[in-house]
Amino acid sequence: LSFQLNTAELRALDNVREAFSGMNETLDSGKQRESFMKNNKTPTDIMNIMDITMRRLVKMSKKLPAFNELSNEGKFALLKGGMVEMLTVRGVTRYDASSNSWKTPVVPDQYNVPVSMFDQLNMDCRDEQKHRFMQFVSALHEDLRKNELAISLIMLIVLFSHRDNVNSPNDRILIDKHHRDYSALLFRYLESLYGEDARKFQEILPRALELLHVISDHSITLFMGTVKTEEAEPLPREFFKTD
Ligand SMILES: C[C@H](CCC[C@H](C)C(=O)O)[C@H]1CC[C@H]2[C@@H]3CC=C4C=C(O)CC[C@]4(C)[C@H]3CC[C@]12C
Repeated sequence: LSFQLNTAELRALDNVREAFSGMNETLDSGKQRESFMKNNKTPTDIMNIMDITMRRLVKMSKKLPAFNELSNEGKFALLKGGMVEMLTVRGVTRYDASSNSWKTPVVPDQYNVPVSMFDQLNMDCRDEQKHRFMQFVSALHEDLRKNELAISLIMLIVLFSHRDNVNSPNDRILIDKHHRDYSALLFRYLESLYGEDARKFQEILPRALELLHVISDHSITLFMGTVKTEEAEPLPREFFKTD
């Protein structure tokens, strides 16, 4: 039984790689770079750093043929519903256990973001959220965490899982279809790498995505009362209330 990918699957994977190709571009200028270079990053700095990832995820979605089939209302609803989940998945891939920080090719290593930044956030939920994030890191199997293409497919499965916020019947049909297609493509890709062993991912992924949903649902007030609103970028403030 060959697990070899067929040409349609290989082309679909190339489309995914292409859509995500801008995620790791180095950051050259602007306010965000300053936020990265500060030794003691404040919650406002974290917001301006998240702005970079969020903007790149929006740009990624616009490069996806599947996403562009949707109405503008449908596109907005998916990004609204899936942004924090995709951000969190990004956080797992950038998480460096030895330094307990997020490292990124976007800036030189010394400008990493310490996970201890959670300790400056809203005391009502910062400890639970930090704990949930660490749980999610271990819930995503090493083989998945270290595989950029698998992570990209997981982000797309997450993005196309928010059809409940969408009203148009045509959008809902398309979203369900792409959710099924990206899920199938991920498992075919994993089969092409691990053969029969890929079955283990069929069990662990749904549980990890359930935890991801809980993280996202509890993130909204995490930065509440800790950010200088006028100094923070507007996009992250659409997902994390600041006052
Ligand atoms: C991945 C990112 C660092 C690298 C940023 C860089 C532009 C890149 O994308 O490579 C870190 C910085 C702040 C982190 C969030 C902070 C609070 C969070 C609060 C939660 O509840 C979940 C996780 C998040 C969203 C963190 C995800 C990873 C982020 C975006």
